[in-house]
Amino acid sequence: MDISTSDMGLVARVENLTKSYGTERTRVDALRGITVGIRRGEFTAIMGPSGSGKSTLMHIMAGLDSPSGGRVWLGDTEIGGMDDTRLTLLRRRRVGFVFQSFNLVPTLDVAGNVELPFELDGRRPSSQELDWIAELESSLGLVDRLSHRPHELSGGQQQRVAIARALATRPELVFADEPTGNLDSRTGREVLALMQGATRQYGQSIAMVTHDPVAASFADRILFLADGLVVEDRGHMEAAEIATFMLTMEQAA
Ligand SMILES: Nc1ncnc2c1ncn2[C@@H]1O[C@H](COP(=O)(O)OP(=O)(O)OP(=O)(O)O)[C@@H](O)[C@H]1O
Repeated sequence: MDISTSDMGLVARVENLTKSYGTERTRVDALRGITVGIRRGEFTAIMGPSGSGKSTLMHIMAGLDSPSGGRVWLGDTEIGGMDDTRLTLLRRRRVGFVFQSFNLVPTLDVAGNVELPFELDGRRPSSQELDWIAELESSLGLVDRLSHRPHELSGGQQQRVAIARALATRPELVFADEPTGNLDSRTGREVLALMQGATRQYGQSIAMVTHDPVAASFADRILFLADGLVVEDRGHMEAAEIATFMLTMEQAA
């Protein structure tokens, strides 16, 4: 019998996960048998050289791409073989996303963007959920921008809206893909501190793909990928230590 993912304190898990692209002659093995769990209530960074499989791993864990082999769970739900309709529903209800390019809806104001996940789910937020949204908007410094459109906001403000939107439904897991890639370093640090705060204050589980040692230094745990495998699983590290480690990995490759 399988041990349930939540019994292990995990919010997501992959087992012997493989992913190959292309046909026999052009085949690329992006993931070559990964077994790893994302722990509940932690901010986990996924790092590794370009092409090591970070985005592929994140996309499969988030139900955006399908595995070639192995098993994938979100919470206690096995999602590896799910059809697109069920995956779409699951993503909508149980996962949040923060992307490098913010991905806000340009025609909606800030309040409309934050409430979009409810709209997409065909319902209005409950009064409890509205209280939560108001708390998020306040702690993310968005209260005096609620009727602004994305183009009227700075990059940092847009990313804060995306974070509020990702947290609004209290998803089991938030996936962040290079969330500070389009921000200057000071604004990037502010955004990372807010994400770290969501984990510390609200117990939000976050998995973040990044190249940036400074971004990864905000995480509680760092998974290092190389050539489609997890090669190191570390706790918190300082940025300089991460940068040195990455350099050693690249030299070894
Ligand atoms: N749709 C695709 N078709 C073919 N090959 C792909 C596809 N997506 C990814 N790959 C290949 O799979 C490997 C892993 O790619 P992936 O994007 O997961 O790496 P990454 O670590 O996220 O890289 P980066 O840091 O550059 O974004 C790479 O060799 C890449 O070229």
